[in-house]
Amino acid sequence: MGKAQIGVYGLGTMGSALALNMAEHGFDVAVTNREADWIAPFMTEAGDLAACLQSFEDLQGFIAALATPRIILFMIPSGAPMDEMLERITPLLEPGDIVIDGGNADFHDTRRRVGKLSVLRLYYVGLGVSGGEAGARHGPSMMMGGSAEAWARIAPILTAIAARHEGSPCVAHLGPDGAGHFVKTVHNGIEYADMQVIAELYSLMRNGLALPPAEIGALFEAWNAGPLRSYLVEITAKLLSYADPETGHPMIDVIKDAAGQKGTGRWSVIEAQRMGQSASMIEAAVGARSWSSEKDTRQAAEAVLGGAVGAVDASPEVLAEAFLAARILAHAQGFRVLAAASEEYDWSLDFATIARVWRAGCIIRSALLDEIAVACEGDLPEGQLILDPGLAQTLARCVPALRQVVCSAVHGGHPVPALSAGLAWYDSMRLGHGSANMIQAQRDMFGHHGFERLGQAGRHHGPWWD
Ligand SMILES: NC(=O)C1=CN([C@@H]2O[C@H](COP(=O)(O)OP(=O)(O)OC[C@H]3O[C@@H](n4cnc5c(N)ncnc54)[C@H](OP(=O)(O)O)[C@@H]3O)[C@@H](O)[C@H]2O)C=CC1
Ligand SMILES: O=C(CO)[C@H](O)[C@H](O)COP(=O)(O)O
Repeated sequence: MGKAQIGVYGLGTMGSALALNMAEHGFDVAVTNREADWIAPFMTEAGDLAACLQSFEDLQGFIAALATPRIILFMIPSGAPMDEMLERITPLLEPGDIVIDGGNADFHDTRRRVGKLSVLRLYYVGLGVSGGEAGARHGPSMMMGGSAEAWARIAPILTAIAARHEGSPCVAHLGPDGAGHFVKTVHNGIEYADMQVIAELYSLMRNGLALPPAEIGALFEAWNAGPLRSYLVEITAKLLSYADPETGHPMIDVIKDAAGQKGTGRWSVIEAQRMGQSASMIEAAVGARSWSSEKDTRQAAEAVLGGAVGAVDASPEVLAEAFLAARILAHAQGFRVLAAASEEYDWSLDFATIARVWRAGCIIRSALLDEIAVACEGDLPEGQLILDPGLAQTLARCVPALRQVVCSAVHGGHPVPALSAGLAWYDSMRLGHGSANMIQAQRDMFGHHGFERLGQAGRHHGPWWD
């Protein structure tokens, strides 16, 4: 075998699946891993594809096996491990080589690393990869941030291995430096919000309508055949059909109600706030995961405060409409954050391209993204999806259901942080005149901060200062 066209460093869940995907598409791939023990089992698992794979236990051998200028994809944790690997690998590289970070990286790190490597005339690419193990193996959605030169060189490989939506590859060059990792971060933020909405609807059906898991699963399955079609709805329907092999109980009932989180949801919220935005549904989802992890406190509080919940007055049809409204609002908040970042970092993000890249391969793929891709082709002031006539019409139809579900849930004592945050945002945004005049009056009265007057230029103070 000659020199490899690409090297993959990191043979964990994602790296091994991507390496096999590349080999399956006929690329010669060199692979290596920090712990050498993983390499032989990986080569065995590769079967016939091993013919396209060269494995190395040492970094020097791995680098020497690559055709120059080199392309190296890292699939490892993106914080300190990535910085450590860059320290080790850059002395072995030559100008023109490309280092791709395919992990879930903080885009600030990506921007810093692009600058650092450019001094050495190396290209650094921040590549958002979504789709989990199955996506990586058979077609992920990929969001590339970096230079046009680097994109031109890696595009043939990424395009070949990407998921396809009606024939179109779900990969694109979205902008310079951290743009790809930022878009992936917001993707995950929307993922958090959609998952939280699903969890809230599940809980309302379970505890407010007294439906058993299998029936709820059947409803999700039916929803997956209509406008709510999505990967997350599909897997929710599936997982609800499983029983625990140990106890025979529904599998969902033996899983501890304490959610993990690795950071991308939190980063979405932090970045939104830094830019003066509030993606309140993502915030609600991140917060709900944090509250969920306080299981001991919740159990103690239930004994003190009482944990009874009432019946919910909402049919499955109403819940489905509420879900669609909430899903649109979560995406609208995510796209607004993307628009703010595009402006802040001068990325010129193309929202239609982003929506198209998310239509297949990634965790948030859904029927709604088809509609959003079309909406983004039109005129969307500040990336506000709620101003798209088609989506606004769907919201007008479905928000009454969301209102009914939130009211009934609140009345019955059911926590619905994401659904209620979405509704509050919708209600705030549809009012041309809100309540912030009161905030401004208070700020001026206690701190002489001044305010703008309706219809008059300049800064004003209230008569309380006369
Ligand atoms: N799992 C998923 O669904 C997705 C994950 N990602 C991202 O992809 C990246 C990899 O994730 P995933 O494959 O799931 O993780 P795994 O835990 O399965 O694999 C981690 C890999 O990183 C290597 N690694 C860990 N620490 C270091 C280090 N300090 N130096 C060098 N190598 C190291 C591991 O090597 P060793 O075997 O020696 O421990 C292993 O190869 C992460 O950034 C993750 O956020 C992105 C999209 C989806
Ligand atoms: O990037 C992903 C999917 O798009 C990963 O699955 C990610 O790890 C999920 O985030 P978390 O572990 O915080 O729930």
